[in-house]
Amino acid sequence: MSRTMTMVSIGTGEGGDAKVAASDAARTEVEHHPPFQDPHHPLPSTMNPHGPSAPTIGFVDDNGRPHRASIATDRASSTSISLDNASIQPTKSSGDSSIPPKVKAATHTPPPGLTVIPEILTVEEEEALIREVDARPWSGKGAGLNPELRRRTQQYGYIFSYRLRQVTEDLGELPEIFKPLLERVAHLFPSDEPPDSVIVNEYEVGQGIMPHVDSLKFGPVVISVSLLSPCALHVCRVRKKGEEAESADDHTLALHRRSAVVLSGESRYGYTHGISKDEIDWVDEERLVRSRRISLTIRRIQGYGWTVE
Ligand SMILES: O=C(O)CCC(=O)C(=O)O
Ligand SMILES: [Fe+2]
Repeated sequence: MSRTMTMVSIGTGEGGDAKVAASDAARTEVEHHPPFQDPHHPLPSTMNPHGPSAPTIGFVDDNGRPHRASIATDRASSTSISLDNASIQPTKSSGDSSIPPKVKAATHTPPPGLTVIPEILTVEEEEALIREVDARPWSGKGAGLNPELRRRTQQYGYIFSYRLRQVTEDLGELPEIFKPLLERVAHLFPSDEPPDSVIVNEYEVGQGIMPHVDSLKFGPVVISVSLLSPCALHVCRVRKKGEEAESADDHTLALHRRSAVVLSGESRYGYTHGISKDEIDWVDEERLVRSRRISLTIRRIQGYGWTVE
């Protein structure tokens, strides 16, 4: 089997742009942050760098191919990743995009703690949000904050630096435009920890986000709202090194425009989530054709990695 060059994103990957080039022959050093241990939401041992054995993660490479990476957490300051390409299976078997590709078995039921809420926004609300965000300045692609990002983003509530992998600025109250949506999802957060951060991500056709677990600097609930385009979300259980893959570990879920995906509990901490760069996704027999997609990532920062004095 030929050895592919692969981009890996891990750990804080809320951007998925903090990539590390790796070949499967190499062990690659990536930045590691000690996890915040929330007593109410303890990390599973597979995510705990102090735990007994190393986890593996599943991720999709630039060609949309699924891979496994095993993570050795044998140093305090960094996490080593070695790629195990033995389990590579192409997601596409033919050039005809109207025919579902042969894919590695993935279930289409959500993992524990993950909920998809359809139509969380009306068509008019979606339109208004797009108009509003498009009238505001974008960062990324060489501009603004986080210029290193390949996709464009906007940040509200707090600035999270993808390079430093930490919150660098408190921007104050969230803009009015998000308020109706935030009120609608507030009950999904702990009552004393309402969401205080929104990141707007723009994906052009051909862009995705590497499989990652959101930074532990965010709280126990992560919500992503899809605007304009559907896509498939790949959710993979983080496995201990050597642990056998089980068919129930990999989940591929359809995210339709105006829907929200809620990651909490196990799916928040014990699973990676990512979006391939494919232009067409298949979820079961459903064909999802991508166009420009905007997502709103809604989270809580205060009290986790960042406390306002
Ligand atoms: O675009 C999405 O739905 C996912 C975004 C995401 O995973 C993140 O911002 O951490
Ligand atoms: Fe994420």
